[in-house]
Amino acid sequence: MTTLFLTDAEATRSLGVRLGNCLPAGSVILLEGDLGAGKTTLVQGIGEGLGIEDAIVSPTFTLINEYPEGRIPLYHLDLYRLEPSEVEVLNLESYWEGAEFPLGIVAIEWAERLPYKPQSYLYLRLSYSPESGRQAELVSVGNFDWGALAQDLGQAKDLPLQPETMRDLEA
Ligand SMILES: Nc1ncnc2c1ncn2[C@@H]1O[C@H](COP(=O)(O)OP(=O)(O)OP(=O)(O)O)[C@@H](O)[C@H]1O
Ligand SMILES: [Mg+2]
Repeated sequence: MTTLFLTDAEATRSLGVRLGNCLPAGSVILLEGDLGAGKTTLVQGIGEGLGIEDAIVSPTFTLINEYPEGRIPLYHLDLYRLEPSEVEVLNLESYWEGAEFPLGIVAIEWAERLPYKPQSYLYLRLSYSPESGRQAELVSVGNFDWGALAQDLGQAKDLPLQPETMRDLEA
């Protein structure tokens, strides 16, 4: 697990930019974190990293926003208003299987509402505590391909990384 300290909204966005720059097509990012934790801010950064110029707005009512015009497509989902049984019938796997839609980055807010998960994904939890402030925890599950991301995060100067985080990334 990798923990990053996100001192302000710009740090959250900047982490997203790095994900958008580095991740290969077929990446799924499952985002968890309380209301207002910064999930949409992070996805806005992903859009910027992919070179998407359209404004990335929260798909709370539309469920899925598709942005095809960047380096690879971005599929942004928000499951906040749904029960797992409602999510089940949406066939979300069509976004990461690559048959119906071209593979890109799938970013899912409120991913804890998913009744099923892809085989490989990046689990990214945003949290806040009064002692340590805002944090991002990143965990790769299955054969998640970090691409150039681990190295890139290790070199990030504008993210306030703790030494133990650097070691995690190099390991
Ligand atoms: N690291 C941070 N430090 C301080 N403020 C932040 C940070 N990251 C994001 N914010 C701010 O927190 C607010 C909520 O962010 P955002 O809408 O991205 O959260 P969210 O997790 O998507 O919320 P929701 O659960 O409602 O979808 C925004 O004003 C954003 O600028
Ligand atoms: Mg949001």
